[in-house]
Amino acid sequence: MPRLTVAMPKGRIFEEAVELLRRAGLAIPPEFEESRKLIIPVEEAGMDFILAKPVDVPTYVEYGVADIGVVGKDVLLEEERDVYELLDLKISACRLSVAGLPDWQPTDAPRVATKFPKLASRYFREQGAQVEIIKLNGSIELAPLIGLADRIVDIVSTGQTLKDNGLVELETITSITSRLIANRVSYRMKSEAIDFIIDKFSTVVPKGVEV
Ligand SMILES: Nc1ncnc2c1ncn2[C@@H]1O[C@H](COP(=O)(O)OP(=O)(O)OP(=O)(O)O)[C@@H](O)[C@H]1O
Ligand SMILES: O=P(O)(O)OC[C@H]1O[C@H](OP(=O)(O)OP(=O)(O)O)[C@H](O)[C@@H]1O
Repeated sequence: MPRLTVAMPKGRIFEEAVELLRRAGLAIPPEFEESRKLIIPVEEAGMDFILAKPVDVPTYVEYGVADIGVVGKDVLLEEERDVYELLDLKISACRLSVAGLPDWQPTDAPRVATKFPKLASRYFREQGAQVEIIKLNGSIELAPLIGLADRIVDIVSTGQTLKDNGLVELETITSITSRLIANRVSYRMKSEAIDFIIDKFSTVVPKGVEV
């Protein structure tokens, strides 16, 4: 079978994704998590893993330097890269929500701070609401506290960050889990190897409603 290059997200998703690979029966060695190397060949699995920043995974896959990758649905919705979404891996579950201060009063064009400007614009446009989007790169919850924005669009998992900052979740935009994605050409040229991986994952991903 042809060798596959797999783009793995560093950070939050990484450990759960590695655990899933192992449960799927792929021989991922213990050194995998310990090294600072960014390209890790795993001969037993016939794969080369590249460790990327989560937001960049769809870019590596779209350009074909990785055949497949693991990425959060939030990133897929924001980046709008031309890739195939093959499987809901049902790991790293969270949700994307609108939040704000509890006493927030509607204004004509509220300012919305977010790491996800395209996704947030689309959401409010579909709601028929006119908003001004302010792109931030982290600590999004800070924006309404210091008057930069009226609302935020951000990831909520335990809800602790919102609670600790006196914010409330107003609307859930969508549920988020990590997905297996593929480059369009790789999916045709290396279909046997990619289908093999999908089958392996399918045996360990819990069945249930796709989100
Ligand atoms: N509580 C959470 N907060 C943020 N992302 C989460 C959470 N739970 C699961 N995720 C998933 O993890 C991904 C983000 O992972 P991570 O925080 O490692 O990346 P990042 O946002 O690039 O981090 P940073 O910019 O802080 O380095 C998201 O795309 C999402 O799918
Ligand atoms: O509901 P919770 O379990 O509290 O998780 C949600 C928080 O986690 C993420 O932030 P992250 O830790 O990635 O920090 P940053 O975006 O501010 O860099 C996200 O942007 C929320 O702030």
